[in-house]
Amino acid sequence: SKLEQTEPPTIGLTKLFPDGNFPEGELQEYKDDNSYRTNSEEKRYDERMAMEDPEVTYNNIRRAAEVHRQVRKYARKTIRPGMRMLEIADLIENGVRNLVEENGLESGIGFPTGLSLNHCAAHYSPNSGDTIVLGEKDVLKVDIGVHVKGRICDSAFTLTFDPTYEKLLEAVKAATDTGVREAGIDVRLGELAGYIQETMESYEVEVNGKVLPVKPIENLSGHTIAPYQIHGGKSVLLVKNDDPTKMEEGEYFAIETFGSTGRGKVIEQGEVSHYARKVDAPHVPLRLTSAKALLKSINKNFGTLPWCRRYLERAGESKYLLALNHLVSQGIVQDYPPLCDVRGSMTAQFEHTILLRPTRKEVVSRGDDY
Ligand SMILES: COc1ccc(Cn2nnc3c2[C@](C)(O)CC[C@@H]3OC(=O)NC(C)C)cc1
Ligand SMILES: [Co+2]
Repeated sequence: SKLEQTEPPTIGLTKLFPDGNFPEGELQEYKDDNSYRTNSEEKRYDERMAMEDPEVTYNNIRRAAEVHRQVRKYARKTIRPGMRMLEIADLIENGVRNLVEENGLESGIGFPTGLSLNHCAAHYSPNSGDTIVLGEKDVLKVDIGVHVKGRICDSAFTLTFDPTYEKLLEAVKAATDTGVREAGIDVRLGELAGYIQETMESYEVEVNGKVLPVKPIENLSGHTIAPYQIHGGKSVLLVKNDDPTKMEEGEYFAIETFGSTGRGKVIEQGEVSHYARKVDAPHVPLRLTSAKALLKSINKNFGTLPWCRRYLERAGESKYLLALNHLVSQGIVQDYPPLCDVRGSMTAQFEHTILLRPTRKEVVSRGDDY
């Protein structure tokens, strides 16, 4: 008999997929004709075979994506107004840890569970002691990361419990799907941003009798994803620009768009929860013994993966704030404060991870929900 996932989800996916093959995501043809790619295709074939076998890598991120789909399915039906943000974070993180069969740096949570509310668009996750309760009228961005061998599946959706902002969510979902559809090998990032902006700005939302234009958030972006690095260096902005940088074969992209009824611009605001050790952290001699010990713990538990204060505590750290702030001031750890538009505005997010495979695009995080 076929083993079925429990509810809440607890069964590791290697048990549900005993043959070790995980389902492919949605396949999309590249828009341009592939003719000119055939000869260069041959050249690339040799390069490709020299690299790590892509099928192995694809299978790792497909396993992460299946974990993502099963956890978010349970989250979408369970998250309700009246729940504390800490409760929601635990619900999601317990699900991810169980299904991905968390194992050191081999597999686990890809980055802190984003639960940004209302005018805040990104980089908020509850710290211990957080008393915020989800409200009926809130607009909640759920950004979940799952990794297998450092291959991070980064996908996000927005939840509401009241119809007021339905058009905002529709605008952002459509803009993200435009971004996914228009992405491709040799597509220029500045051009892709223009397509995303065009879709986003074709929507408006009526709030209390007032018609508001949906604005793309100009200083947020999608990004390349590299092994154990959530931001691989390329950014897909959400407003047209003249960045000639091209998307390249073999790259993994988080295509995420953010819409807002406010200024369409976020600033850093509120208590920090998100951190990550810099990939190129300087080797500065640390005078503070507690900072030396904390850095050791960070390297052991997270490497260059993003983490949050709760994950430090779960790893056994306490009274770490002074040492942590020292690591930040020394440029070894980067802090990522919550990114918020103006109070009273509402923001929404939808995000998929796509693989630019040699002959087709794979929307690896696609599900029947979004
Ligand atoms: C420390 O934990 C994290 C978790 C995820 C990310 C991934 N990311 N990298 N940049 C961004 C993101 C988010 C979280 O997707 C939200 C949008 C944000 O865009 C942005 O700032 N763009 C400017 C460079 C123009 C980064 C750190
Ligand atoms: Co994300």
